[in-house]
Amino acid sequence: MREAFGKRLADAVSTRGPLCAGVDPHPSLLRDWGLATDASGLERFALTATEAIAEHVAVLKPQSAFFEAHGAAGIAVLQRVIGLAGEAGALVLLDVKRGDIGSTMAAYASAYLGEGSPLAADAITVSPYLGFDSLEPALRQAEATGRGVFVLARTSNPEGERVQRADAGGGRTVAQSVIDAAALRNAGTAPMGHVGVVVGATNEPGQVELTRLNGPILAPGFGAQGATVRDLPLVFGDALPRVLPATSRALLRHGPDPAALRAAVLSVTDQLSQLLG
Ligand SMILES: O=C(O)c1cc(=O)[nH]c(=O)n1[C@@H]1O[C@H](COP(=O)(O)O)[C@@H](O)[C@H]1O
Repeated sequence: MREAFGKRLADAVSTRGPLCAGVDPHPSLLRDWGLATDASGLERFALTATEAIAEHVAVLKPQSAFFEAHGAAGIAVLQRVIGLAGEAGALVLLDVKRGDIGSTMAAYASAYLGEGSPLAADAITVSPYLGFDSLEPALRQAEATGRGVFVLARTSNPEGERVQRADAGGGRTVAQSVIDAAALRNAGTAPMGHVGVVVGATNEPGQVELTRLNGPILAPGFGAQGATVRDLPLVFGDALPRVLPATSRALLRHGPDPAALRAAVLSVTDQLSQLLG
């Protein structure tokens, strides 16, 4: 039985730093790398990126959509990425952003967090907009198998503002109510719980209160979407030690040379370690 996700993540971050490297095989990146935009190009791209990057980061985040676009062949590549990244010692956060009624959520939980499932990762992204409680099967399955979930709270895209900053009652925004529900699940765990949240690094400071979360914070939006390493302390304040800054295109555009990919990862890791002291 593997250790709890919070412990595994804390250990990985303490040895490798907090960077979460995204593997997002955009067709435009495949073209930039001189590859065909078909399943063979996807395979070369995703395996090259994973082999170059995974051994240097705490978390590797493949974005499922770009694999799904190639049907069964793409899913087979995703499965290999999950396996290779695990062998390289990275935790795999599969970005699938699932969310459904509880009975269907249980099937997603088996697919992505179930022991022995071909696509099981260390954690997945989930969407709480069918109600936080509809995520229960995934939260339970993750806890039972030493895995984690990252719940969308205040996302990095400008379109998220209207729904996520809406008043959820009691003076809280919808985003804050998601964070508070995650905090309840993580209460009493050490070094932290298995329910993370997603808060984009592109957000203005002060929109959400994260100090009671006791869980990891995935912070995409840094790199191609405009946020910088310097923004992280402003946006996350005291919660910074729990932040996993995530970036995809800004790293991947350094390929296809594995040495250049590695150098890009190590340079960001270095900037983050200077920031975190
Ligand atoms: O859950 C995510 O990872 C995510 C949440 C969010 O709020 N914003 C966001 O950009 N993402 C994902 O993070 C990645 C960002 O990619 P880059 O903009 O290329 O760094 C993509 O895979 C997005 O789907």
